[in-house]
Amino acid sequence: MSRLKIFDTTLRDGEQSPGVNLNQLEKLEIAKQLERFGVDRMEAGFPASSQGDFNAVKKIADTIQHASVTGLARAVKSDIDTAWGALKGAAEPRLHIFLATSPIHMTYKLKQTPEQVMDTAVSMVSYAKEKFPKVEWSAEDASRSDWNFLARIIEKVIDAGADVINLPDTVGYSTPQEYGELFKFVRETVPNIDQVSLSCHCHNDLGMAVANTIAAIENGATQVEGTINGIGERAGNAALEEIAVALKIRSDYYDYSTDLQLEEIKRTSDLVARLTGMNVQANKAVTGNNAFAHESGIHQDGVLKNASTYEIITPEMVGVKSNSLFLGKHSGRHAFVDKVKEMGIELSEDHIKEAFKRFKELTDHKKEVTDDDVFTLLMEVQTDTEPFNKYELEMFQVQYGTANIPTATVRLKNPEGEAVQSARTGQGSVEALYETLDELIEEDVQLVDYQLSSVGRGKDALANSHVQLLVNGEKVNGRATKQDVVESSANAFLNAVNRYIMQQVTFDSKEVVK
Ligand SMILES: CC(=O)SCCNC(=O)CCNC(=O)[C@H](O)C(C)(C)COP(=O)(O)OP(=O)(O)OC[C@H]1O[C@@H](n2cnc3c(N)ncnc32)[C@H](O)[C@@H]1OP(=O)(O)O
Ligand SMILES: CC(C)C(=O)C(=O)O
Ligand SMILES: [Mn+2]
Repeated sequence: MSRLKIFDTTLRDGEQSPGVNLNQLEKLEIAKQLERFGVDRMEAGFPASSQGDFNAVKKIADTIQHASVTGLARAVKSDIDTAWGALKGAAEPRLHIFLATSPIHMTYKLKQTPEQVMDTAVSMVSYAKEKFPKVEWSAEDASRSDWNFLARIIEKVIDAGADVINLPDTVGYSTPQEYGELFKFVRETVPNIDQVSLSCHCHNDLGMAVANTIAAIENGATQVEGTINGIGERAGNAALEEIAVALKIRSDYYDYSTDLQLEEIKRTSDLVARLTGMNVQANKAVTGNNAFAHESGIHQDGVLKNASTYEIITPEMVGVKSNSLFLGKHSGRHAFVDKVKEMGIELSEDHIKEAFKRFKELTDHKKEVTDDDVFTLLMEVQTDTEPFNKYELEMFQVQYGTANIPTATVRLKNPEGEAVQSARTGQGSVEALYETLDELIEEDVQLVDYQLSSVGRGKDALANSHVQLLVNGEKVNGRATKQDVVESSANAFLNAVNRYIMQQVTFDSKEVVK
């Protein structure tokens, strides 16, 4: 049985999903869960793209011990130097350099001849190898490249020191047979190909990312790239959990193994969905809510007689708990801690203590506490209990109705410990409140996104607010759950600003992106 290496790029290509922006804390939470999931390599970001990404990659590189942490770089020296600054502390630092090889990309985007591209690829890989023990080189848009040119450039890049060659189907254009043939061709044509790992990286524009990945594996790929829940640029990347389960369930047909812990799938998928805000569609394979639900009578009859009639994957295999504990007024600390673990979140003893206290307060208002409630509560606790100087809401009042202009009055304690107060108007209650908060907060704040949802039903329902802000040019998310819509909105806004301040205090690296 051949062992495949798993390269997760949720934190880089996954984060390129439109609308997704993870801050440093969120990236670190996901990285720790990816380590538990058992990925061999994780791409933590693109260090040269922003100071925030540099800091996040550095923190992940310094923390993760059981996976090789990598970062992306263009084939330019400054990107490589910056990536080294972020990655040099990793247990096994790795660099991922890409350069496009297709006629379309070389002509219109890079404006370079194939020979120039070849020279750049070779010189940048050998430059990277002066610092990094492991270097992966990607022929961006490989699937639309000339195969003979690909074979020539790959041979030279291997001679320059590359350890992994990746052949991405960058725009999701390939079909399984064609992509498989490309791998077969490269294996048979490039004389030194056996010196390196051969990697596949598929996008889902035509819905074939997982099928293409399997075709590559069958034709000589030894490393598989993908993301959790298949998130990523445009229609996304190949979903790693789908590939892993397909290889396992069809082990009668495929002879490949991975080190992935399949029972961590559900937890990893939920964490990524919650932190990115990209919900998993109900009918998605492996991780969708309906993946194990049987609706029609004939199917239910079959499953009752013998589950294997209609069930090829058991929920337990991917970590879906059939006996998840109901959390409510009468739940104790053990059940609560079990839920926190189930969510893949690591909290200190002090955080757990505070979270449990808040959970109990919540049960006074709400009969059933959902996973989303617990998640929001944990995120709030993480920020509120950290010992850094933050903004605290001391009092607010909003007056609005059909006959007057909505006006908010807010008093905050600022990070210097002073009470500051102001009043502003707006088109609606939340706008008036946010205008006032903006006035009181010293940082430069812009609202990017605001979402309000109700959690629970009827009188019991709580207001769950999720805001995305640009604080001093960096995107941060904030969440809050309160019974009142306006109070919840105010708290989510402050939660985002405080998360920004917290990451400046706890994460900021002295080294900067050049
Ligand atoms: C297929 C993929 O997923 S590739 C990864 C894509 N991810 C991202 O782009 C996210 C992060 N990107 C960023 O933050 C920015 O694009 C940056 C910081 C990297 C660069 O920003 P800018 O300097 O403003 O350049 P911009 O993005 O507008 O243009 C890209 C430039 O890089 C060049 N370039 C593109 N790919 C490469 C490469 N692999 N190697 C070298 N240069 C490249 C382009 O030709 C263009 O150069 P030009 O300015 O001489 O025309
Ligand atoms: C950076 C490269 C590997 C990429 O994401 C792609 O080509 O899709
Ligand atoms: Mn990609």
